[in-house]
Amino acid sequence: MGLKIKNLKIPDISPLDFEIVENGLYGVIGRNGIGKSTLFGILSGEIGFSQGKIESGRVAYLPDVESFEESLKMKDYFELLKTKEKDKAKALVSIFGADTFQKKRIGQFSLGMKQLFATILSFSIDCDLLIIDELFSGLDVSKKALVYEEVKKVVQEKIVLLTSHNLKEIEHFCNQTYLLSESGLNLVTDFDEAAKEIGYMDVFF
Ligand SMILES: Nc1ncnc2c1ncn2[C@@H]1O[C@H](COP(=O)(O)OP(=O)(O)OP(=O)(O)O)[C@@H](O)[C@H]1O
Repeated sequence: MGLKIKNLKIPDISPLDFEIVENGLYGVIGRNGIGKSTLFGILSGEIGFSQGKIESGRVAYLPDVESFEESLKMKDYFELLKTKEKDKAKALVSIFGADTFQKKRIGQFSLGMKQLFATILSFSIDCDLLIIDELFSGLDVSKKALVYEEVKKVVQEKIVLLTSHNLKEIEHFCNQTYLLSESGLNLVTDFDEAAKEIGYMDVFF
Protein backbone atom coordinates (compact mmCIF):
# COMPACT_ATOMS: atom_id res chain seq x y z
CA MET A 1 0.00 0.00 0.00
CA GLY A 2 2.81 2.43 0.89
CA LEU A 3 2.71 5.92 2.32
CA LYS A 4 2.62 9.02 0.13
CA ILE A 5 2.64 12.56 1.48
CA LYS A 6 2.37 15.52 -0.93
CA ASN A 7 2.86 19.16 0.00
CA LEU A 8 1.66 18.59 3.60
CA LYS A 9 1.79 21.71 5.77
CA ILE A 10 2.73 21.43 9.44
CA PRO A 11 3.24 24.63 11.49
CA ASP A 12 6.79 26.08 11.29
CA ILE A 13 7.97 23.40 8.82
CA SER A 14 8.39 23.58 5.02
CA PRO A 15 5.69 21.55 3.23
CA LEU A 16 6.46 17.83 3.40
CA ASP A 17 6.91 15.64 0.34
CA PHE A 18 7.63 12.10 1.28
CA GLU A 19 7.07 8.57 0.04
CA ILE A 20 7.69 5.09 1.43
CA VAL A 21 7.00 2.21 -0.92
CA GLU A 22 8.43 -0.88 0.79
CA ASN A 23 7.34 -2.42 4.09
CA GLY A 24 9.97 -2.03 6.79
CA LEU A 25 11.06 -0.12 9.88
CA TYR A 26 11.58 3.61 9.30
CA GLY A 27 12.97 5.99 11.92
CA VAL A 28 11.65 9.53 12.33
CA ILE A 29 13.89 11.73 14.43
CA GLY A 30 13.92 15.40 15.33
CA ARG A 31 14.39 17.69 18.28
CA ASN A 32 11.74 18.21 20.99
CA GLY A 33 8.72 20.13 19.77
CA ILE A 34 9.61 20.09 16.06
CA GLY A 35 6.35 18.30 15.19
CA LYS A 36 6.86 14.50 15.11
CA SER A 37 3.77 13.75 17.19
CA THR A 38 1.83 16.36 15.21
CA LEU A 39 2.81 14.60 11.97
CA PHE A 40 1.76 11.23 13.45
CA GLY A 41 -1.53 12.73 14.66
CA ILE A 42 -2.19 13.99 11.13
CA LEU A 43 -1.33 10.62 9.59
CA SER A 44 -3.69 8.86 11.98
CA GLY A 45 -6.51 11.32 11.29
CA GLU A 46 -6.61 12.68 14.84
CA ILE A 47 -5.30 16.10 13.81
CA GLY A 48 -6.66 17.93 10.78
CA PHE A 49 -4.56 19.67 8.13
CA SER A 50 -5.31 22.54 5.79
CA GLN A 51 -2.87 21.88 2.97
CA GLY A 52 -1.56 18.75 1.28
CA LYS A 53 -2.50 15.18 0.49
CA ILE A 54 -1.87 11.87 2.26
CA GLU A 55 -2.26 8.40 0.79
CA SER A 56 -1.90 5.46 3.16
CA GLY A 57 -3.69 2.30 4.13
CA ARG A 58 -5.12 1.73 7.59
CA VAL A 59 -3.10 3.55 10.24
CA ALA A 60 -2.61 2.44 13.86
CA TYR A 61 -1.21 4.92 16.36
CA LEU A 62 -1.32 4.82 20.16
CA PRO A 63 -0.30 8.37 21.02
CA ASP A 64 -0.08 8.25 24.80
CA VAL A 65 0.24 5.32 27.22
CA GLU A 66 -1.19 7.54 29.98
CA SER A 67 -4.54 7.66 28.20
CA PHE A 68 -5.47 4.07 29.10
CA GLU A 69 -8.46 3.84 31.45
CA GLU A 70 -6.84 3.04 34.80
CA SER A 71 -9.69 0.95 36.22
CA LEU A 72 -9.55 -1.52 33.30
CA LYS A 73 -7.39 -4.62 32.80
CA MET A 74 -5.57 -5.78 29.67
CA LYS A 75 -8.33 -8.26 28.88
CA ASP A 76 -10.91 -5.44 28.74
CA TYR A 77 -8.95 -3.83 25.87
CA PHE A 78 -8.40 -7.19 24.17
CA GLU A 79 -12.20 -7.63 24.11
CA LEU A 80 -12.37 -4.67 21.71
CA LEU A 81 -10.15 -6.44 19.16
CA LYS A 82 -11.21 -8.61 16.23
CA THR A 83 -10.77 -12.36 16.77
CA LYS A 84 -7.51 -12.57 14.80
CA GLU A 85 -6.12 -9.51 16.60
CA LYS A 86 -7.15 -10.94 19.98
CA ASP A 87 -5.32 -14.21 19.25
CA LYS A 88 -2.22 -12.25 18.28
CA ALA A 89 -2.43 -10.13 21.46
CA LYS A 90 -2.72 -13.23 23.66
CA ALA A 91 0.27 -14.82 21.93
CA LEU A 92 2.33 -11.66 22.46
CA VAL A 93 1.42 -11.54 26.16
CA SER A 94 3.09 -14.91 26.45
CA ILE A 95 6.08 -14.09 24.17
CA PHE A 96 6.78 -10.83 26.08
CA GLY A 97 6.32 -12.46 29.51
CA ALA A 98 3.41 -10.17 30.38
CA ASP A 99 1.21 -12.94 31.85
CA THR A 100 1.58 -11.54 35.35
CA PHE A 101 0.11 -8.18 34.20
CA GLN A 102 -3.27 -9.82 33.66
CA LYS A 103 -4.30 -9.73 37.33
CA LYS A 104 -3.62 -6.02 37.77
CA ARG A 105 -5.60 -2.97 36.75
CA ILE A 106 -3.78 -0.67 34.33
CA GLY A 107 -3.69 2.03 37.03
CA GLN A 108 -1.32 -0.26 38.96
CA PHE A 109 1.05 -0.70 35.98
CA SER A 110 4.51 0.86 35.95
CA LEU A 111 5.45 3.00 32.92
CA GLY A 112 7.35 0.06 31.39
CA MET A 113 4.34 -2.24 31.88
CA LYS A 114 2.06 0.32 30.20
CA GLN A 115 4.50 0.61 27.31
CA LEU A 116 4.74 -3.15 26.90
CA PHE A 117 0.94 -3.41 26.95
CA ALA A 118 0.70 -0.59 24.34
CA THR A 119 3.30 -2.44 22.26
CA ILE A 120 1.24 -5.65 22.44
CA LEU A 121 -1.87 -3.77 21.30
CA SER A 122 0.05 -1.95 18.53
CA PHE A 123 1.56 -5.16 17.15
CA SER A 124 -1.83 -6.91 17.23
CA ILE A 125 -3.90 -4.33 15.37
CA ASP A 126 -4.57 -5.13 11.75
CA CYS A 127 -3.17 -2.15 9.79
CA ASP A 128 -0.91 -1.11 6.91
CA LEU A 129 0.97 1.68 8.71
CA LEU A 130 1.94 1.38 12.37
CA ILE A 131 3.31 4.38 14.28
CA ILE A 132 5.43 3.76 17.36
CA ASP A 133 6.02 7.02 19.23
CA GLU A 134 8.62 6.60 22.02
CA LEU A 135 6.92 3.38 23.10
CA PHE A 136 10.05 1.40 23.95
CA SER A 137 11.90 3.98 26.10
CA GLY A 138 10.83 2.47 29.45
CA LEU A 139 11.39 -1.19 28.55
CA ASP A 140 14.18 -3.09 30.28
CA VAL A 141 16.91 -4.61 28.12
CA SER A 142 15.46 -8.13 28.01
CA LYS A 143 11.96 -6.91 27.11
CA LYS A 144 13.39 -4.56 24.48
CA ALA A 145 15.30 -7.45 22.89
CA LEU A 146 12.07 -9.50 22.71
CA VAL A 147 10.19 -6.54 21.25
CA TYR A 148 12.75 -5.91 18.51
CA GLU A 149 12.72 -9.62 17.63
CA GLU A 150 8.96 -9.29 17.11
CA VAL A 151 9.39 -6.01 15.17
CA LYS A 152 11.33 -8.01 12.57
CA LYS A 153 8.16 -10.06 11.93
CA VAL A 154 5.77 -7.10 12.06
CA VAL A 155 7.70 -5.14 9.40
CA GLN A 156 7.33 -7.99 6.92
CA GLU A 157 3.67 -7.05 6.61
CA LYS A 158 3.52 -3.27 7.04
CA ILE A 159 5.31 0.04 7.19
CA VAL A 160 6.34 0.89 10.75
CA LEU A 161 7.35 4.45 11.66
CA LEU A 162 9.40 4.57 14.85
CA THR A 163 10.45 7.64 16.76
CA SER A 164 12.85 7.68 19.68
CA HIS A 165 15.33 10.11 21.14
CA ASN A 166 17.79 7.21 21.38
CA LEU A 167 19.54 7.71 18.05
CA LYS A 168 21.81 4.70 18.53
CA GLU A 169 18.75 2.46 18.69
CA ILE A 170 17.18 4.11 15.63
CA GLU A 171 20.42 3.84 13.64
CA HIS A 172 20.85 0.20 14.59
CA PHE A 173 17.35 -1.10 13.93
CA CYS A 174 15.77 1.06 11.21
CA ASN A 175 16.05 0.36 7.48
CA GLN A 176 16.03 4.09 6.80
CA THR A 177 15.70 7.16 8.99
CA TYR A 178 14.24 10.60 8.28
CA LEU A 179 15.05 13.82 10.11
CA LEU A 180 12.16 16.23 10.70
CA SER A 181 13.39 19.82 10.80
CA GLU A 182 12.27 23.26 9.60
CA SER A 183 13.37 22.24 6.09
CA GLY A 184 11.03 19.23 6.01
CA LEU A 185 11.44 15.47 6.35
CA ASN A 186 14.79 14.46 4.91
CA LEU A 187 16.53 11.10 4.60
CA VAL A 188 19.42 10.75 7.07
CA THR A 189 22.63 9.74 5.32
CA ASP A 190 25.00 10.90 8.07
CA PHE A 191 23.87 10.16 11.64
CA ASP A 192 26.60 12.35 13.14
CA GLU A 193 25.24 15.34 11.21
CA ALA A 194 21.65 14.50 12.21
CA ALA A 195 22.76 14.15 15.85
CA LYS A 196 24.32 17.64 15.70
CA GLU A 197 21.09 19.09 14.29
CA ILE A 198 19.15 17.58 17.21
CA GLY A 199 21.80 18.47 19.78
CA TYR A 200 22.20 14.78 20.68
CA MET A 201 24.95 13.93 23.14
CA ASP A 202 26.37 10.43 23.32
CA VAL A 203 27.24 10.86 26.97
CA PHE A 204 23.56 10.53 27.95
CA PHE A 205 23.08 7.14 26.25
N1 LIG B 1 -1.66 19.86 23.01
C1 LIG B 1 -1.03 20.85 22.39
N2 LIG B 1 -1.57 22.09 22.38
C2 LIG B 1 -0.95 23.12 21.76
N3 LIG B 1 0.23 23.00 21.12
C3 LIG B 1 0.80 21.80 21.12
C4 LIG B 1 0.22 20.66 21.74
N4 LIG B 1 1.04 19.59 21.56
C5 LIG B 1 2.08 20.06 20.85
N5 LIG B 1 1.94 21.37 20.58
C6 LIG B 1 2.88 22.22 19.83
O1 LIG B 1 3.09 21.65 18.55
C7 LIG B 1 4.47 21.72 18.22
C8 LIG B 1 4.97 20.34 17.83
O2 LIG B 1 4.86 19.46 18.96
P1 LIG B 1 5.02 17.88 18.84
O3 LIG B 1 4.49 17.29 20.11
O4 LIG B 1 4.42 17.44 17.57
O5 LIG B 1 6.60 17.75 18.77
P2 LIG B 1 7.52 16.45 18.86
O6 LIG B 1 8.50 16.57 17.76
O7 LIG B 1 6.68 15.22 18.91
O8 LIG B 1 8.24 16.68 20.25
P3 LIG B 1 8.84 15.64 21.34
O9 LIG B 1 10.11 15.09 20.75
O10 LIG B 1 9.10 16.54 22.50
O11 LIG B 1 7.79 14.60 21.61
C9 LIG B 1 5.20 22.34 19.40
O12 LIG B 1 5.48 23.68 19.08
C10 LIG B 1 4.22 22.26 20.52
O13 LIG B 1 4.33 23.39 21.35
